[in-house]
Amino acid sequence: MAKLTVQNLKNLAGKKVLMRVDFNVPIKDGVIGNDNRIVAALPTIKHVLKENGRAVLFSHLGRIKKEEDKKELSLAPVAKRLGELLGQEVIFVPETRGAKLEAAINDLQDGQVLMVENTRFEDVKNGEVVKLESGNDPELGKYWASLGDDLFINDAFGTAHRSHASNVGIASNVDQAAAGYLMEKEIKFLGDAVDTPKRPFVAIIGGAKVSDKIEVVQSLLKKADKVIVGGGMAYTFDAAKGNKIGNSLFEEDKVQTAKDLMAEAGDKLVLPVDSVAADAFSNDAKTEVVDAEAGIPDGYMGLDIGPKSVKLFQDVLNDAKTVVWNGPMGVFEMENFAKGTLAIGEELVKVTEKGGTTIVGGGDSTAAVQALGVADKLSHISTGGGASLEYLEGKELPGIASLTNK
Ligand SMILES: Nc1ncnc2c1ncn2[C@@H]1O[C@H](COP(=O)(O)OP(=O)(O)OP(=O)(O)O)[C@@H](O)[C@H]1O
Ligand SMILES: O=C(O)[C@H](O)COP(=O)(O)O
Repeated sequence: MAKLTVQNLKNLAGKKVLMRVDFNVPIKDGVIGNDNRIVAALPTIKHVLKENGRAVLFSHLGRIKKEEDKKELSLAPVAKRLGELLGQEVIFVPETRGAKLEAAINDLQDGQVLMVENTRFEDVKNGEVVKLESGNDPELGKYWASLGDDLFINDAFGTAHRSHASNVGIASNVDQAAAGYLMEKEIKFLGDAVDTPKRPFVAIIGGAKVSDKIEVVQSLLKKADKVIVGGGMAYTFDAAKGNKIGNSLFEEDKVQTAKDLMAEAGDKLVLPVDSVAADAFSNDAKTEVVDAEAGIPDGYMGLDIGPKSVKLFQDVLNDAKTVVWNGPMGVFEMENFAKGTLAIGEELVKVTEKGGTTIVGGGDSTAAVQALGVADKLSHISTGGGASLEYLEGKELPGIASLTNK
């Protein structure tokens, strides 16, 4: 990577090292649903502590749109969890600026960790939406940068597609802005996959959001040998073919794009040939397996790929050497519609066992491979949802671009 990295930062005694992490974890009533993103940042934090630095951590949590959101979205439980994982105290300061925060940072000793309150608290002031953090307010970035000793480490790959004061803003106001280990690892896996993949390279795009992902399909068609589209995404393509899709997920304004893509891609684009259709969005619904060409009956919706599609996709994946996967093949949260996603997950395990590289990105896709017990048998589980998609699209991510060139 042509950017400064954390390996370049040694002997940090006496230095206040500002760090951006992505601790935007699922949280409800103060209970963390999944701490993957905290665990993933540990190597970089430990590096700073081992080099005797004083770590000052910044992260956002959720989206703050009104004053009351702040009650639910304090980083206090996250700081506590980080302390447990590190096996040492994490000093939590429930402020994003001011004398109390400054004093706590100045009192830090070598090898200590401090966590600042949710950076997006700066998005709402006295009930007014001001977006100082998520709008990358220049004064805020400068202020946060002034709290450290001109050293910044950005390990928040999941936030790299956002231009915030706490990533781009701080980076632009310090001498040295380096990528952390997680950032480096994510860029290595995703970058190698799209830029120098071992072939055949197969991309799988599923999930629910056609409008978010159709450009990713478009861009991957230029790079991959095959692009499989499954999940709720597929029905807009089916509709574009003129197949009946019943009440399945559908984005009418993307039909023309889907038509154009199919015409351009030919057999590079692989679509499901059958579905498990249900008469309600429920695990107890009445189900039927129907061929795509026969169409989904009125009153039914496609909630999983069918057995013929599973076989078709397995054949495509059989000799793959690189696979990138974003978005489940069906409503995997309901047991009766999880089979397609599980079958693809198991196929990816085989690809990995044969020496191939398999990468999964996206919040729900990650949850799916974890729930199905295959996550640790794949090459890389990305901590980025939107960030990994934008990376695959070939977009420049501001969080990465703002780091210091080597
Ligand atoms: N056929 C379908 N009909 C309705 N919903 C579906 C269907 N197939 C999958 N889904 C739903 O799609 C959701 C996941 O889609 P999504 O596009 O958000 O993927 P993701 O992995 O979270 O990616 P990202 O984090 O990038 O948004 C799941 O909740 C799943 O139930
Ligand atoms: O979870 C994510 O994708 C990142 O933390 C970014 O969060 P955001 O979509 O709220 O900007």
